[in-house]
Amino acid sequence: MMWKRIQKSFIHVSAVCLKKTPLHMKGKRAADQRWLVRQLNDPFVKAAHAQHYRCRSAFKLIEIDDKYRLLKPGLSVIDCGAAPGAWSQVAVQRVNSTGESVDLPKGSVIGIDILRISPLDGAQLLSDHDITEPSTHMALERLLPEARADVILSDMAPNASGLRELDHERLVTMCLSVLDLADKVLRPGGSLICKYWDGALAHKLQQRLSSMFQDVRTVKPRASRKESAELFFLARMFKIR
Ligand SMILES: C[S@@+](CC[C@H](N)C(=O)[O-])C[C@H]1O[C@@H](n2cnc3c(N)ncnc32)[C@H](O)[C@@H]1O
Repeated sequence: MMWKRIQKSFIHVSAVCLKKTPLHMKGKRAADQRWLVRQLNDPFVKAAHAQHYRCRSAFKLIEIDDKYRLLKPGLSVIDCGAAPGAWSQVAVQRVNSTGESVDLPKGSVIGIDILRISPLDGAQLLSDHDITEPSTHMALERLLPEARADVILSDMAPNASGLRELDHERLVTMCLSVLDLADKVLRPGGSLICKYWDGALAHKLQQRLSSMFQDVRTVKPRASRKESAELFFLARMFKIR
């Protein structure tokens, strides 16, 4: 009921704004309004709001993890590109599960982002850290229990330039930094989820993953919009190297 009221008033306000906007601004205003209407009608946005997740992307990780069961109590997780923190929320819930058994081990979650991440109970956060910097890898190693991680997550994305190939290449470069990190800290048998935007270099990324992991596949959860080039590599069973 409340949600419907918020929806109606947003649509009303943005429609009024659009009428009063000068012609040269209307393209951007119209795009902003389309985005707003899409957000308001998106079931994952509503579910995120209802379940107190910081954003709808939580449901991408939930769907992948419900199927492949990577996040187990007691595991140690790194979440790259963690802001605003929805994936870290899911990771904390799953590695620190407080289910039926009180004896379940407690895990650890470290979120890192180039932006500021608001504090999150149960997670250690490295705000203002760039994953492509070696100093970030060293800071992560210092925070990890025994300097080892069981799962590495990356939902990172650069600021989109609008040039599809350029954005693809920039994201692949960031993914390669995540793989360098995995080489340093991932435990044999560990797993990795890594977002990429499809494009010419995707097969290179896949080749490198296949040299590191026994099982590599591409997944596209339902919460990932169909029209988006976004895909995820899911890599399991990190090889002993
Ligand atoms: C799609 S958002 C991640 C959303 C997050 N998974 C969640 O559920 O809240 C992508 C994030 O990648 C971060 N990012 C982009 N470049 C980065 C870099 N070089 N190092 C670390 N984080 C980066 C952005 O700041 C942004 O917060």
